[in-house]
Amino acid sequence: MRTDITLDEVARHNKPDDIWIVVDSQVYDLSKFYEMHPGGVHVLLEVAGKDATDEFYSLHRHAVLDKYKRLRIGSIAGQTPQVVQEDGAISKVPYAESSFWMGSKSPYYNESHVAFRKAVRTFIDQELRPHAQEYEDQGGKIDVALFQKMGRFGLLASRIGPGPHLKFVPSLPAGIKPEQFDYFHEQIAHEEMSRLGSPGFADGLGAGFCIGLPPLLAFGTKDMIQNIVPSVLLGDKRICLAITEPYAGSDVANIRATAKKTPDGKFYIVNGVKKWITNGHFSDYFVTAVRTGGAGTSGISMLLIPRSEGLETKQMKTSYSSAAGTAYVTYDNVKVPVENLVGKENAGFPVIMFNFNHERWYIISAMNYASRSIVEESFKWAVQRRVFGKSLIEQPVIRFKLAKMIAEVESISNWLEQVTYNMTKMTYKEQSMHLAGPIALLKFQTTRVAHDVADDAVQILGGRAITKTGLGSKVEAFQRTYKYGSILGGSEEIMADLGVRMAMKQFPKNARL
Ligand code: HEM
Repeated sequence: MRTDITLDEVARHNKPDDIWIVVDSQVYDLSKFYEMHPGGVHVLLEVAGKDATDEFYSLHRHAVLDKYKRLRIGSIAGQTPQVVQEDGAISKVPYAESSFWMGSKSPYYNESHVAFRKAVRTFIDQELRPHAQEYEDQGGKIDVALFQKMGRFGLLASRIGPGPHLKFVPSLPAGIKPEQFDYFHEQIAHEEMSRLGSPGFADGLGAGFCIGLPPLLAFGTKDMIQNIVPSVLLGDKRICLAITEPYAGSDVANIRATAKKTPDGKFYIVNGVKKWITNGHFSDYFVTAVRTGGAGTSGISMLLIPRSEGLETKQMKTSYSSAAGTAYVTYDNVKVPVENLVGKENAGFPVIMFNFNHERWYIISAMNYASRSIVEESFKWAVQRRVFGKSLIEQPVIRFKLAKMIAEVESISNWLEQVTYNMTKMTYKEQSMHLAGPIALLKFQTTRVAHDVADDAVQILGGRAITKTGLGSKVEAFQRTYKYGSILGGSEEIMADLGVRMAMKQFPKNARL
């Protein structure tokens, strides 16, 4: 690769079939590429032989240069690239990271969290990001090799909290010891996955797992923990949680799928349907809520159902990528050994409730970092975009929008860290008692903020934000999918209501104005 190219030399390559351009000090030979250029031939001819850095960055994401690095032939003598995007790097764009990571003091984080985020981000940049856009656009089943890489790296195990399961994997990111691992590490793992900016692909890589495996860890039999849990944590097998039905979403108490015992008492025969089951289309195991008793909450049981005869999954066409494997699941006389009961018969409702706080907290962690990455996208664009003779950021109306986005996202981060801290100090049972209300309200607020962020970001990026490829692709994906967070794990309205109902339980009887 040459390092002695001069601008004069570049200037001589300025005709069709002989086009060199400079982008950020690097020289690209587009002679063979220009007829394939998605933006057309003419735009390239206009800048042939010139430094086209400004033109390039006003029309493309930096990632285009990585993808087409084969066109690079060298660099301008004495110049080095100014735009550097290193794998695993923490962003320097103000508010692109939560405050501790931007240099602020924090009582919550230590060196292990810093090393953990760095290791996870580097892994994601190197192993997952290169596949993200293709899966996001084209959908399809995610290669099991990616799950296995995540599993062996310890990233899957890191997404379901501290606990004995961490010992089932060879190591954790950055060599963190299982006994060092806390909910802040887990929060970071969720944040980093959502930062990918490819929501369907990111959810495909474990949203079902994050809610499907915890019930087995807490209520599963020894056999399940020894024989099934490790294969899922290592990424060899996939699991999902199957509760929601066409008839019952947030109204879990009214599920209709049934499990009837065979006369010999050895099996359950399961019949029914489940809908919107994330990762269901490619899962090997379905942790399924079924009705084994009468109406209401006291007639529900949880069963671990392997993909087997009578269980079928159909890919659902939702707003986001089919890479998430969102499925319609049908159970047609599926024979399940009674040993596959998770917890006790007719005591499935507490199993479902047990994990809801963790699920909601996980959604908050992921959703708010996704919102934050949209703040970063909007900020970068506002600074680099020139319109009416000045950059967008010089317009007060744009600064106001950014101010609102930043302030809202920062508030969520601070409340979230405070909740996470409390989680590190409480047992799971205490968390349910003391944190269910705050987590519900925080989830409600997080998805309201995501709504505002999506709205403002679309206005800042304009047409790019409604275009699936190119500069606005991340904002486009966000504005199309942020609503998932306001429905999954309990709708926004139910969260708000629960938060206030929980507060009412603490309301002093003698409080008066
Ligand atoms: C290394 C050099 C370049 C490569 C590899 C490249 C590649 C691409 C690619 C892959 C796209 C599709 C959209 C996207 O993914 O962002 C695109 C679009 C485009 N490119 Fe380039 N390009 C290069 C340089 C340039 C330059 C120097 C200009 C203009 C002066 C230009 C103008 C355009 C235009 C106008 C579009 C369409 C943008 C739109 O749809 O809004 N390209 N280019």
